[in-house]
Amino acid sequence: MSDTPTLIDGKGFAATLRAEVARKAALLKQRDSVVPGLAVVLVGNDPASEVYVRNKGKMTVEAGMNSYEHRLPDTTSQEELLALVRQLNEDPAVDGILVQLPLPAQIDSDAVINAIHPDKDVDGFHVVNAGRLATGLPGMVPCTPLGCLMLLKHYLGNLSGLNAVVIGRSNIVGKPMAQLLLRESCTVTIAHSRTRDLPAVCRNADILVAAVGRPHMVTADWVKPGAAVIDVGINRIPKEDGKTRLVGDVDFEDVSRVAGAITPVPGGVGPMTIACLLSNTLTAACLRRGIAVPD
Ligand SMILES: Nc1nc(=O)c2c([nH]1)NC[C@@H]1CN(c3ccc(C(=O)N[C@@H](CCC(=O)O)C(=O)O)cc3)C=[N+]21
Repeated sequence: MSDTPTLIDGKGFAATLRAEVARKAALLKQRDSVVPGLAVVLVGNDPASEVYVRNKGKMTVEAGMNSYEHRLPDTTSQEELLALVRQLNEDPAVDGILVQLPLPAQIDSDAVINAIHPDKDVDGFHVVNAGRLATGLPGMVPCTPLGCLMLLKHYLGNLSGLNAVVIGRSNIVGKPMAQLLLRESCTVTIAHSRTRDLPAVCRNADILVAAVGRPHMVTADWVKPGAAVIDVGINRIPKEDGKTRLVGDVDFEDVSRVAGAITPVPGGVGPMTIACLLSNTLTAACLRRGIAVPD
């Protein structure tokens, strides 16, 4: 394809979704006197994580919900973090709990994630929520894959029967993304570092989702003409002037020559992740009380 692809505007779509969450939060307050609360826990002071946590807090408040930030030093022990998670599990004002990853080396992330009450697990990382997703039960769905799916459905409509290739097999993006695409009746392939002839596998994809964390890995020769390409990568690479630049796993300029639709970085999947987090928090607040999500 020689004409320019559709630019998938994650930033704009996310703003619409956040406005929708804000509207529903207002209805919930009016109807049930409920204000959903999101607790975000940050261990250590990684500058990138600081930015995300601040953004999440700001957008939570803008959506008319309560934000509770907990900052712990990078020397925090696993037991101390587990104690905070248990306290948040018990706190009736807290509907959603997010423990920012990655955690310092002395802490077992799985143990912490699985200590969160599954119904407050707005990241959808708890093994119970992973199991619910895999078996078709309702539950909390991980924000990044959920955001990707919303973009795909918005731009492509029905996904049934399409070939989807997900590059990356993490529990937080690759596997849940594959489950969601399967639920939409795609034919799903999960590719990874051991996949043989990865470019050939990718060229089969009507939908290509890159979630590996390798800057500019996906090039035009990996992409079927007209395919929808979703770039989950958030890679900070150094610039000549000493600052950093944010790039995806997809070589945007190159792939734009062949793709039918493509997400940019920044302004693609990242903003959708936060919007879905707010949406999950609203859903958690309603489900926990056995009340309907306002429409
Ligand atoms: N428990 C947990 N849940 C997470 O969801 C989680 C996490 N830990 N740890 C870190 C990653 C990363 N993440 C992003 C969210 C938004 C943007 C985002 O909005 N990015 C903007 C740009 C922001 C910038 O300029 O740095 C964009 O792509 O346009 C990026 C990355 C959530 N994460």
